[in-house]
Amino acid sequence: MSTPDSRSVPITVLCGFLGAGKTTLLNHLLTQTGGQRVAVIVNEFGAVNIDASLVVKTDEQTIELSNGCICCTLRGDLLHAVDDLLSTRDLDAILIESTGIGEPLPIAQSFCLTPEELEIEPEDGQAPIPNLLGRVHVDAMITVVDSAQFFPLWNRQDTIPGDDFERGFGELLAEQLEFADIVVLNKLDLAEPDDVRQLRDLIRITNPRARVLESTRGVLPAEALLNTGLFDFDHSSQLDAWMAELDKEHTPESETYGLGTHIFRAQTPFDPDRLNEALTLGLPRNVIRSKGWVNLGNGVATLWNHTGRQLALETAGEWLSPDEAFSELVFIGHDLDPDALDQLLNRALRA
Ligand SMILES: Nc1nc2c(ncn2[C@@H]2O[C@H](COP(=O)(O)OP(=O)(O)OP(=O)(O)O)[C@@H](O)[C@H]2O)c(=O)[nH]1
Repeated sequence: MSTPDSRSVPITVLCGFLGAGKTTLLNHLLTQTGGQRVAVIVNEFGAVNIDASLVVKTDEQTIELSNGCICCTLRGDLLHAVDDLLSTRDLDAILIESTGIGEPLPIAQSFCLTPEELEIEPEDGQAPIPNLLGRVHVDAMITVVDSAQFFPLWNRQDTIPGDDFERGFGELLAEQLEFADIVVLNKLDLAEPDDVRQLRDLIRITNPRARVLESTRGVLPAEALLNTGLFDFDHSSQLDAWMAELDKEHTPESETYGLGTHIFRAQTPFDPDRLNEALTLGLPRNVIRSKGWVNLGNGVATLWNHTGRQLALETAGEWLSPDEAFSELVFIGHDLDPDALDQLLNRALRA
């Protein structure tokens, strides 16, 4: 982990689905900042009452970015807002609350790459996008989870209403869970203990380096969340990291409390029609998450990303050579039947 410049201001980013408790946690944190000079940037999506400007200073320490998402359309505005803060005051920390549908990875990237690398162009009349490298650094990406609503949302079959990218609920929740340095399992007062245990298992398997905290109404000591130095860009949610961690952490089924894992590997390509056929009935219900590469024999590496009741197959570039093409899928679920899963998939391979 690289050590940030001592003058560089730490940024803590709060992500988490709509209503998970981000604002509640943020407010609780702000009661504990003592004499520290903390600025807050809140990204409200679809807020009305905001006039022409996308950036509104609501009080001394808060800036609101509205009508867009800081992980996509408002990335330039986010960098400008932070630049303005740095040039007008001495700060000890910046806290950013993302919208509920914000993805953590692109937000973190905004502070780890130059504007050229980010390929963000200023809008008409806007000043050039500032380079903040060395002036700020991400201290931690925090995901707040509504522990009572997590699995019902995870298992929804529809896509998030109004989402420009038509992402499924599970896809976004997985992204938020897997790209986090700290996960706060909030609304503990409303959650079933079994759901909390299952959430802990899911995080332990898919994001083993995350610090997991439990809370009701975001009541947590600031020390556990601020100035942690936990962020490490190299440990992103990239598939390789996910698989590597999984290989490392793999424990035999019998030793795992709730969720177990199974890895399917094949060199023979899948037959797209057979695969389609095999999947028409869906994956066994006890599989709650699976991810990996599939080789459809077409020279293209295809990413398999399944959460709850949704499976997305996406092309993700070409194999370096046809010999390197392979399929490797990691399944996570309860009481997995490895033979049944292998049979289901083996039947879909080319004859
Ligand atoms: N019972 C219970 N309610 C909570 C808890 N944490 C937050 N809430 C309530 O849940 C609702 C949503 O909390 P917020 O903090 O606004 O959630 P948010 O993530 O900021 O929501 P968005 O900004 O809409 O994405 C509020 O009514 C909170 O008072 C908790 O631990 N238990």
